[in-house]
Amino acid sequence: MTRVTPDPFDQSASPDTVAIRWLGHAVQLLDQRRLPQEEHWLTIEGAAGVSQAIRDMAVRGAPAIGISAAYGVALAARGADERDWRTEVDVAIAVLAESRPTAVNLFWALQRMESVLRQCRSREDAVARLAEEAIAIHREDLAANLAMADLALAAMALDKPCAVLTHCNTGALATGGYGTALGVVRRLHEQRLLKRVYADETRPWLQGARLTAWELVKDGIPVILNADGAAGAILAQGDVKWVIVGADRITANGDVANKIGTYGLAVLARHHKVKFMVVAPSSTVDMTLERGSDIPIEERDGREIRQVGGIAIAPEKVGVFNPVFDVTPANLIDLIVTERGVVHNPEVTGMHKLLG
Ligand SMILES: CSC[C@@H](O)[C@@H](O)C(=O)COP(=O)(O)O
Repeated sequence: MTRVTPDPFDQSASPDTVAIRWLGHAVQLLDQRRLPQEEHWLTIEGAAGVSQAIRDMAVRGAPAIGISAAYGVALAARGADERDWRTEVDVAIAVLAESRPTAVNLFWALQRMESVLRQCRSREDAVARLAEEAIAIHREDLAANLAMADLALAAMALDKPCAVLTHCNTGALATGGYGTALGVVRRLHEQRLLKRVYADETRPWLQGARLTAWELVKDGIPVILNADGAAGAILAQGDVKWVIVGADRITANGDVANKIGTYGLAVLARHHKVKFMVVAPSSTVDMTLERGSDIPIEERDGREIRQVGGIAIAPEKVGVFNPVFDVTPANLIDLIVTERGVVHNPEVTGMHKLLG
């Protein structure tokens, strides 16, 4: 039952497998705030609009943020003045860099765009070359996801189907297509090696409930949605053999920033002797930072905790702590999979052996 992976550049592809579309004069983003109730596409024609969409989480997930920002830079060139185009694109890059702080894919993509910008001789040249680069970033991310799924399955070396547990949303919605951790889940399903995937609902923004469950149900992949607090009880049952998550930033020593709750899950996995795998493209690895404590962790508005869907579930005046990522130390991770290869026990070598 091998499933053909849709091309995200094929406009006729079904929307469940595509979350970012490049139209040439605009980028279209499937508005993730409105899922699963509504499949609503935003059409954005400028960098400021892309920055706002990232900030407001209309698009989210580390690779998808980087890809969208790259298209934002391309749009800035299109909309720029003939004389001041270089300054205008520089300003757009600075605005995009302020959108969210933790996922390094944003800064990685902007750096790539900036180095192409430096080589451009005219606005016309910049319009063409920046669009080409953004498309390349998008395509490379999809290719990386497919390669990581192959590498992960080889490393898991399963001889029979198993159950896995995942956190947040790391699927087609969070990436250039297919997914990182969820790409591995998809590939397990394609190879008939998946019994079921437990999806943490992922409080407070509910990426697991609203997005992961939506993607998997659409694709007919057996998914069980659970409250985050149920993860320990699920691992205690002994059915789950792997916890598989994505990442927003991986430091040189192999520490991993990912959606809040990931660290607790890694502690639970170690306690229950369940393997813990992180799947992320090399664009998520930040070799300039030595350890996880160096990573800037985003804190978002307290309303995300006090309310669900705009309805108050806590006193309006209660104090709230809302960090949206945490850091899992390398010593709790069994495997980090990138498209460039696999790091076993990252505590021992960090990311140095793979990415130098
Ligand atoms: C392939 S996505 C990996 C991570 O970006 C994902 O797990 C995550 O933490 C997303 O956070 P979000 O706040 O939804 O952008």
